Amino acid sequence: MLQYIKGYPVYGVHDDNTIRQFLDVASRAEYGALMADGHVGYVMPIGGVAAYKNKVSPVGVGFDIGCGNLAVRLDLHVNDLSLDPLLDRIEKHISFGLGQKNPDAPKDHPLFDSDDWKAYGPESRIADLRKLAREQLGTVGSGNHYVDIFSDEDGRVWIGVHFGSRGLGHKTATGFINLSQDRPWDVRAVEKEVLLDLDSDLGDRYYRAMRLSGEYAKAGREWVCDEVAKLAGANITEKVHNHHNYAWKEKHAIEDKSDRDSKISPVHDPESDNRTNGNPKQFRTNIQKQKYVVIRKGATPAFPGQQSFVGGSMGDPSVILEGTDSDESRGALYSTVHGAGRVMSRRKAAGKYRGRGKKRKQVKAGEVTPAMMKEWLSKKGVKLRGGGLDESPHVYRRLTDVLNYHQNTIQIKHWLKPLGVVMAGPDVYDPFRD
Ligand SMILES: Nc1nc2c(ncn2[C@@H]2O[C@H](COP(=O)(O)O)[C@@H](O)[C@H]2O)c(=O)[nH]1
Ligand SMILES: [Mn+2]
Repeated sequence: MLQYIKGYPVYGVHDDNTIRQFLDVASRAEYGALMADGHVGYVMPIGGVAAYKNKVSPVGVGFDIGCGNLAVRLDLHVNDLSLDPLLDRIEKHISFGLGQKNPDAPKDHPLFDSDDWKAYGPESRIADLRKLAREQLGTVGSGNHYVDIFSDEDGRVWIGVHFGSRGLGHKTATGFINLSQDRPWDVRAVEKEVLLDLDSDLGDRYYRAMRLSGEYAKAGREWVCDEVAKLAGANITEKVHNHHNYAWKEKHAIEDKSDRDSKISPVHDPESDNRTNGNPKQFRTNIQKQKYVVIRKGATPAFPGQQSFVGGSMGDPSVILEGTDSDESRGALYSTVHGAGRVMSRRKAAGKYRGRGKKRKQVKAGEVTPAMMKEWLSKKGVKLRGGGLDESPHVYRRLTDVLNYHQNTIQIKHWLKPLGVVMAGPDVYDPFRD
């Protein structure tokens, strides 16, 4: 279920590049863990969890600050749902990247008056940034950002949405990654880890801007769920929300790194590493909890009793899960997967294309064909609007397999069967997708 590499809990099976990336980040953190849906990311792998003392890594949080999931349950039974008209209305009313603006977005949301806007310096041209944020609030974007309609085991209808902080978060991440490397705010970022002390001016400003981007992402997800509930003519009776790209201030019991390192070989050899090295019980008993900044990039907080919505793929069930307490959960810093995890690159899945919009043409075939994707979805009875071959279920692990690795730290509250999925079309270009 779980192996320990250099004393760090590693769930699931990963390629060596992912493990190498994780150990590299963990070597500069106080502690780390890797979730079973992990894969290579910018500097810090997706599925990575890293704890720091009063420090934050902007590249660790990543470019889509506050990306996350919101699921809401409706007072609607699947027998009373008119799925096709609802999907048509969602596609028409919600912005999936085309134009990247939402004319109906609430311009007066309290987050636009937040003190955290002061975290942005004059170089960020705050007025333009706030204008962009206002225009984009509640836009879903492209890639694997979606609006799903599900039914649970009792036939109750749920809406699930996945997207992040859009242009605001992307510009925030780019700007602060640049400033941390003494580069201008708005040039293309170089993906390099710089740890910012939260007591420094830059660290404090980044943390506040990250928090604002997180609030913004959440407000967008809430707006979309509220609108879709209205389009379905139903009321929301339950909400489950979480970010999965974020830095939280939390308390954990972690043995001092130097004590832990003295018990563990300093050389990582993927072939012969002692993968049971560093049982968490060995270094987590009788330790006082201390404050940490915990970055989860493509990982979900799962404290005991905390619920999360985790997506599978357009053609697999998703879940509502809840964190449980155990030595293993403590060792994972109360974290779990954020999805099933990609196993095939977009290019490998969909092939190579030239041009944009209507001029977009496939010049090299990929491993997933339209027939393969159609067959999977029709077998599972899922209706799709938009979505490209690079989002076919074939490009993801199976969520049930991934969750199995975490079974000692979570329990599944609901299985959500996908009925309809709405995404941007394959030809939609979105500069803020990740
Ligand atoms: N419910 C759905 N889940 C999906 C869909 N497409 C992808 N996914 C899952 O979401 C995570 C998100 O990954 P991220 O790193 O981009 O945040 C991914 O691992 C998939 O398991 C979908 O259409 N519906
Ligand atoms: Mn995400």
